[in-house]
Amino acid sequence: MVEAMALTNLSLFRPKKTDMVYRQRQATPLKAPPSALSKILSRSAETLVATTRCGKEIKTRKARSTEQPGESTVKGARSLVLPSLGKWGDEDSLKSRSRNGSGSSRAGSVDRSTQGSTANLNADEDNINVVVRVRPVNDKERSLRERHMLEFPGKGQIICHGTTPGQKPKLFSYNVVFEPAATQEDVLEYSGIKRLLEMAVEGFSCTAFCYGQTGSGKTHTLTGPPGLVESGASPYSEDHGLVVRSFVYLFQLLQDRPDCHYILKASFLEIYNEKVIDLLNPGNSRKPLQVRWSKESRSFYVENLFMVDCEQLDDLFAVLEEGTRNRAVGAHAMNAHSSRSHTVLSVRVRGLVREQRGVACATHGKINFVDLAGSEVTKRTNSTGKTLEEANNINRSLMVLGYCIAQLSDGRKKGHIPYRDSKLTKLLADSLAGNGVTLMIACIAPTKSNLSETINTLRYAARAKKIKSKPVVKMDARDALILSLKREVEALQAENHHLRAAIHVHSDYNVDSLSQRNRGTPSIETNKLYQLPQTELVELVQLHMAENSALRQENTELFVTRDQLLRDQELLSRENERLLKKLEDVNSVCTRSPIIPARPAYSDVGSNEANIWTNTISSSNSVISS
Ligand SMILES: Nc1ncnc2c1ncn2[C@@H]1O[C@H](COP(=O)(O)OP(=O)(O)OP(=O)(O)O)[C@@H](O)[C@H]1O
Repeated sequence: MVEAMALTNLSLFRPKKTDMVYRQRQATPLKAPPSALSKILSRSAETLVATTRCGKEIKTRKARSTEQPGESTVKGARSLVLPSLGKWGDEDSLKSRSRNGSGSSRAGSVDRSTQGSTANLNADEDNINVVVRVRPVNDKERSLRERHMLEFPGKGQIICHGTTPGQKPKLFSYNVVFEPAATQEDVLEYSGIKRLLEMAVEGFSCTAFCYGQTGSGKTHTLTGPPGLVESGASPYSEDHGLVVRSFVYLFQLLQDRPDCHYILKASFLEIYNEKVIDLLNPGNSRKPLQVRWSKESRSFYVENLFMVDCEQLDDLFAVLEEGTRNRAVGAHAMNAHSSRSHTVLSVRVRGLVREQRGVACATHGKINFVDLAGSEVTKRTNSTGKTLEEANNINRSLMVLGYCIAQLSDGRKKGHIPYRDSKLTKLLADSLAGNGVTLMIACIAPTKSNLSETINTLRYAARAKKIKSKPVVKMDARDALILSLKREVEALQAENHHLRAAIHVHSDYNVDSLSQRNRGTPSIETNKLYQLPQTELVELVQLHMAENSALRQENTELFVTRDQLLRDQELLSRENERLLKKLEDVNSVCTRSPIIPARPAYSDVGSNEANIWTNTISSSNSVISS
């Protein structure tokens, strides 16, 4: 069973015949050269110039404002036609072999029937998606015969058993729990990362971050076992973590949209001892970069961060490889390859053409992979000197992150969130409570010696699950303006149609000015928007605005007409009632008369001829004559 799973997992990395990137990859040696990044930079003079130009462009842009000046946000999913996205793998638990002890359990499988959704894209607010990954028992713990303290009852739940007999077990629930036998492929499939990548392509700002104590498997989950990425291992290796797998999936997504043009740029930084270091361009002195606040986008950004154009999948791998090689790693008693810094690998996805209601737009999506350094109990890690200083900085920034999460998750408190207290929280602010979409992967160890840290992590994760964010799509200001005007035109047109139908006004009303006006506004062809000169764009916006105000005017007139008609209708029905009352009186006089015995049949409920008075005199003639 496990073998079969492994083979299925491999299929993700198997080259497809139609996949150009894969074919190119096949043609190049699988082992990357020592510095793969330098390979990108020197691939051709043209690329070098483009990359350099791009680097400068970013610097000047950032001096003026923030990451994407002139960007505008368009309210989340309602405003955009999103692809049919997968749902969060809600309430799923990956069953491990150890769970029921029967060798035939579904190791690394998922019960698809229970896959549900907690996150509704059509809602204004989304909760942060929180999944938990439990690492397997390691050699040291095995040799010490440490007790396994966790139980997995399914439905995204974890039970932590107490260390003493009388202690009550603690129950936690999350969106998904990956038990120790879950594979890297399972994490890609069921963590919700695919949804994040799809949203990044759509223009959302997305973040996946791993949190947990030191040695709990954060780096393993994101990039695989120590040394794998730096060794230039084949991208088809089944050990690769979420980052490489996400890159592959991202390229698949982009290739599935040949009508759109995308530009990818990647950056990689670390926060080491409260200093931001560019991992793609650290320099000999590892000069720290400044984190600044942008008034325009109302978010923090890193000034002069190096960006690399990534035209191919290989370029993304190279960025990962180069950054991983430059990041600070150290050894301590609990992890021989412990990350001594928090890292943020960002891939910006700029969509140059995408059609929204006949308008071509540019979107600015982003996916961040954040590998947090692990929280440390320095007594257990035996940290001293440099490692101790690192541990203190790591713990301090994680503590600030904890405060922020606690404040954000408490819906009643609307007070100050201390983002500014650490570089980490400044850079994660937008992901935690802004307009982004966030996936938190809480990593834990299953054994007794780690129990108190495990419970801390699970509490942290449970709190994070309560945080709500409001995802919005980032796009160019002019595109957003045109799109919103278009949308307004459509809404007004719909209102106009409705009003016309309600008051039975047909094409003769105002010489059907609506359709004439529509003809006045040119429909914008895909691809053309970017080629339009500024003056034509201004003209286009003015046309839309004119159409909007004309529609508004027409709608106001229609509303007035409708109100007048409603008033007339009211008067008529009152008159009607008065007449009916009169008829009732006449009828009662007539029924009292011995000459006319029958009752008139007006207001005959259920009759198709309701409110039509029928003179019964003729029908009672026979009675009279008799
Ligand atoms: N799910 C897993 N399957 C197999 N091995 C794992 C798993 N998770 C972690 N490991 C192994 O455990 C060791 C520690 O993991 P890792 O370095 O990823 O921890 P970490 O949480 O990133 O620690 P730190 O915060 O100190 O950097 C590594 O050798 C890693 O390969």
